[in-house]
Amino acid sequence: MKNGFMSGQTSTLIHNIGELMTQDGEHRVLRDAAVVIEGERISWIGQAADAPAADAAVDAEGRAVLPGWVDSHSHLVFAGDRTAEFEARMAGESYSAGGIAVTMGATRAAGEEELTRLTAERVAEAVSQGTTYLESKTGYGLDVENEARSARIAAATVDEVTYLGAHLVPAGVDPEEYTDLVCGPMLDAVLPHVRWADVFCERGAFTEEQSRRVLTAARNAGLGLRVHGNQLGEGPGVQLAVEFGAASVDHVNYLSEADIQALAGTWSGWDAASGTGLRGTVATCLPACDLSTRQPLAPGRELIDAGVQIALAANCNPGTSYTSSMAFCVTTAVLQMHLSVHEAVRAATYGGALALGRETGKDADGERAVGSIAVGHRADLHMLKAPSATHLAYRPGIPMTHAVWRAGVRAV
Ligand SMILES: N=CN[C@@H](CCC(=O)O)C(=O)O
Ligand SMILES: [Zn+2]
Repeated sequence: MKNGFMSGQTSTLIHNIGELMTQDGEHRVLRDAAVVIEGERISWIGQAADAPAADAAVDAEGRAVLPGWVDSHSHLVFAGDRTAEFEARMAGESYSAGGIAVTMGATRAAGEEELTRLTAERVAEAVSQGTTYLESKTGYGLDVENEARSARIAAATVDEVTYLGAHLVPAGVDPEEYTDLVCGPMLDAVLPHVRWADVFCERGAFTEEQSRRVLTAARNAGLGLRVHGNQLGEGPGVQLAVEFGAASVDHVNYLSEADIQALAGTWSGWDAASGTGLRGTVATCLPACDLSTRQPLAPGRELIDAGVQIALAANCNPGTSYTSSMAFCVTTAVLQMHLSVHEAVRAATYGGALALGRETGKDADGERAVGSIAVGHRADLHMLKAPSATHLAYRPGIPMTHAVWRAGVRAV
């Protein structure tokens, strides 16, 4: 045995870390730190001076290391773009759900190989910027065959797949009949490929009653639930998410005091300090989307202060947020949503993991925790071109990714 490790897997020591922001149960931020990766898991963290020997070593040269970003909300399976719609919006038009139909047309027209390539390219773009765990929704197929195809492609390219047949009622289809389809044959067709279901509960998309039917059918099929809610105005999305015990409600731009209190209530059995207890409904804020649609930024500060666990996600999609930059979201959360750097990084790592039910694991194959740096967790690490995470906000717009490990494998 040439090092301190027993498993026979190759180990890598990353040492001389200027700032190690663990986002672990103790919320530790270590200076002069080191991490050891063994296979796909983290096997040791601590002060660099105490580090054990390993098969290989990487000198961080004083750079900061964070957990890889966990992007818990994206729509990556699509073809075409919506530049014209974006330009019109910048000229004063407001966003409406109807633009989804343009992407539906382009997506249906694309071949399977092309759609797979486009999706994989978007995943690669995200990873190159430090994202190591990624969710994607379906939602641009909107018939049985094309939703099943999108779910299949997503399952082959991302970590978590969400069924979003309830994204828009296609033109010429009766809304109630379409909702029946979403709750029946379409759900059956995607089921082998997905872990989650979502519904766009908003004016111009799905009503409260239709959303309720979709969530009930998905829950009965054994799927975890998520909701797009309160994006374009106050509405029933948040309350529905709470009522159904959804893992996350996303967008949350227009919240009443009752909405915030309802979300906070879901976390009353949760010990935020240790990250144990009963999980509630995460409020997922999407600041890049808010800016691109000229909506008010989600009230992340107020949500945290009320005791709600929040996540930050990029919401990469061609309509409202054509970026996979989690760093941009963190920067915006600090500069404009008044989160501290630690809170913003936490929401973009641990918060995303919480929104996907992956913040804990059994330290076994396929069941490793993501979103924080602790022994036994998946070795998803993001080394910055800077000595501290503060530089993400201090130097806005500057590419900050120096190196990335995804499940122990060097990706950048
Ligand atoms: N709001 C609903 N769905 C997407 C946008 C879809 C689109 O416009 O293509 C979102 O999360 O922002
Ligand atoms: Zn979305």
